[in-house]
Amino acid sequence: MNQSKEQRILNFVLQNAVRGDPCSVLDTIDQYCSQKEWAMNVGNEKGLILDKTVEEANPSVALELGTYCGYSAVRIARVLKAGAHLLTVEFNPEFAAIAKQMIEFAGVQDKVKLLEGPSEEIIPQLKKKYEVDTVDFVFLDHWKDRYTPDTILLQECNLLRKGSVLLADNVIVPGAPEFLNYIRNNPHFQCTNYPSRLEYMKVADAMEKAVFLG
Ligand SMILES: CCc1ncnc2c1ncn2[C@@H]1O[C@H](/C=C/CNC(=O)c2cc(-c3ccc(F)cc3)cc(O)c2O)[C@@H](O)[C@H]1O
Ligand SMILES: [Mg+2]
Repeated sequence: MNQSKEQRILNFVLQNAVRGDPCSVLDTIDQYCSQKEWAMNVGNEKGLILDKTVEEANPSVALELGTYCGYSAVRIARVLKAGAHLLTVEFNPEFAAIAKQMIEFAGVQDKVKLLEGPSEEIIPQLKKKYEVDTVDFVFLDHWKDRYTPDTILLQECNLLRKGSVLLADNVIVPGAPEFLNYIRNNPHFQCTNYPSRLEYMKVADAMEKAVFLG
């Protein structure tokens, strides 16, 4: 059975990156995906926007929707303060298995909890099953038509507090028009757009930050 692209990315990291060094893992994934096979990691350019947004939010509890190979989970975990945690949600078992190995190789496994399942099932479990009070930061990078329903679900489950920061990838490519319309017209959110480029390509993309006002 020939390997998946995601398995090839993981193998390239295991063979070329430095174990326990998150930056080396990120650089190695970026090298592979810019030179050999494109993949939908947030990448190094939008990754800098992600870094700055996480550092500014300085979260104790961060949530990611759509782990994929674990690139942004490693990226977020490496800038979390001592004692802070990232919960990352992935419903594809093959991607979850790859991300788990990626996170462990990077040495950030103590800061990351990978929750396997669809976000609409996991989000309502966060308080009781995963002992979450509220989330301080959310990175939305899963199916683009899920951004709005999951943002609504987070509010319904009382998981956002005044000042919680949402950051959404790909609001230009592939695009999340209905999410932009929802969040920019919602008086409970203060939005900021961050123009950038699609990972590994000379194509325009952008990220949208939305701060919950309570
Ligand atoms: C059910 C809810 C739910 N619950 C739990 N996990 C879920 C989930 N829905 C999805 N997942 C997982 O998340 C990841 C999907 C991510 C989806 N991302 C893009 O589609 C995307 C595309 C481009 C692009 C593609 C082609 C182009 F030409 C240009 C751009 C660029 C980007 O940065 C992109 O993020 C996978 O691991 C899913 O298994
Ligand atoms: Mg993305």
